[in-house]
Amino acid sequence: MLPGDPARVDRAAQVLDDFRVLGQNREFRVGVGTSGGVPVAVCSTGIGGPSTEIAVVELARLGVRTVIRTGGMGALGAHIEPGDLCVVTEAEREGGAARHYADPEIPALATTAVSEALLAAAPAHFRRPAHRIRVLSCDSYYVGEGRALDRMEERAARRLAEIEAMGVDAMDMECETVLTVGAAMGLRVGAVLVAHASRASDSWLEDYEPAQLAMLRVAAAAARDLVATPGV
Ligand SMILES: O=P(O)(O)O[C@H]1O[C@H](CO)[C@@H](O)[C@H]1O
Ligand SMILES: O=c1cc[nH]c(=O)[nH]1
Repeated sequence: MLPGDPARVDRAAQVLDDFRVLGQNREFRVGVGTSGGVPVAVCSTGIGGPSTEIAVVELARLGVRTVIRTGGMGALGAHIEPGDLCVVTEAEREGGAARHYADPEIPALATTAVSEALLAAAPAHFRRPAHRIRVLSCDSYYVGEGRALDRMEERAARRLAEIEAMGVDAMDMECETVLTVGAAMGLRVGAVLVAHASRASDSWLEDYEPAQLAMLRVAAAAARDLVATPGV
C-alpha cells in the first residue's frame, strides 16, 4: 500500500495485524503487517513522480508483487463528493519519471484484478458507492492543477480549462507513476483514492482521518483477496 504522506503509514496499525514500522529515510516510511494472513507492506512515496519511482522500484526489488496507491485527490466532477472513495482505472500521463519507463502514448492502466478487488471491498467500508475514475497525475499542485495564484490567475484558468477538456474525474500527483513504473517492473498495479476536495463545489474534507482509515481497510481487504488470484 503506497500512501503519499509518511504520517499515514502509522494508521495501518489500525487496519493490519501484527503491524510494525521498520523505519524511515527521507519521505519513505515503511511498515509491515498482515491482512488475513497475507503479508502487506505500507510505504509512503512522498509527493510526485521521482520519489514515487524510487519507492516502486525498490519495493519490486524487495519482492513486492502488487502495488496499490492509497491516497487523496481533488475531484473535478460534481458527482464526486469530498469523502467519496474512487478506484482508479487509468491515469493521464503528465509526470516526468514515468516517461522513462513507457513512451507517453502508452496508457497508464490499473490491473483489472486489482481494481475489481478494490471495488468489491468498498461497500463494506463506505456508505456511498465507489466511483471508477480516470485521474490526471500532474507534477504541479498549484498552477498545474489550475489553482489561481497572484499574477497567475489567467494562466491557472487556462490550465483548468485544459484539464476539464481532458474529461478526467480527478487530479493527483502519483497514480501515473505507480501504474506505469509498477507495470514496467512486472507488478500488479492499482490505486484507490479518497476525494479530499471537490473543485466543483470548492469544498474540502475537514478531517481526512475516517475516510483514509476506511480506504486503508478497503486496500487491505483487496490485498488479501488478490493473493487468491494467481499471476500478474
Ligand atoms: O494524499 P497523498 O497520497 O499524500 O497525495 C496527494 O496529496 C499530495 C498533495 O497535497 C499529493 O501527493 C497528492 O497526490
Ligand atoms: O486537490 C488535490 C487534493 C489532493 N491531492 C491533489 O493532488 N490535489
